[in-house]
Amino acid sequence: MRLVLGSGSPRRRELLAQIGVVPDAILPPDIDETPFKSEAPRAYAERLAREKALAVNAPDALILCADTVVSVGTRILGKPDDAAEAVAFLTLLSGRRHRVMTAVALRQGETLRTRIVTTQVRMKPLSDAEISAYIRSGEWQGKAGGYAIQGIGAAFVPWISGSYSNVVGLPLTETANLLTSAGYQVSYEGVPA
Ligand SMILES: Cc1cn([C@H]2C[C@H](O)[C@@H](COP(=O)(O)OP(=O)(O)OP(=O)(O)O)O2)c(=O)[nH]c1=O
Repeated sequence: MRLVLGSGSPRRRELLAQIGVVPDAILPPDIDETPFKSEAPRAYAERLAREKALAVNAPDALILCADTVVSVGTRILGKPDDAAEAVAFLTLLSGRRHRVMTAVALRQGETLRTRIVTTQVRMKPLSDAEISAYIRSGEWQGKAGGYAIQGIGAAFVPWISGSYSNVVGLPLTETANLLTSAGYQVSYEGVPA
């Protein structure tokens, strides 16, 4: 069965490759990511993953899409628009626990299966100097919450509870289960030991 990854995120492609899943095509969806007024983070992530899956045009293929959000209380932190917003996000996350939620959607024609995985993450208290240096690195760009746990951001995260790959952008256990349940064979072939 043909698999289309509906994502422009290099992280998602790399995470899939880690378990030997190589999509036949990559078709990044283009959707409006504005949250509805008082939309809960979980509902928002799930809606976006669904909308992405519906926006990809690949008849007869399995379409895999995902959306990752950071949430603090009821607040949703998506990808920062600019450096000032990234500073605001990091200031908010500093010294606190937050949740990272990734919704995964797998579409097969009319059938849409979704899973949502939540990971708790604690960030150490960040000084203004650390925040400025991080902003200068540029790593915040295109990352929900304005940081990347797989990059320099790892230096800021002393503790997580739950799936690591979920924080990076695709929970691999649940994604592999979804693919398998749709009849796609995850064989780990070609994965270097
Ligand atoms: C919290 C966190 C997020 N991220 C990334 C994963 C996602 O790429 C991004 C959240 O944005 P998304 O909107 O989920 O995805 P995207 O715009 O990058 O790609 P697409 O919609 O085409 O699939 O944040 C990290 O890479 N590391 C982290 O630690």
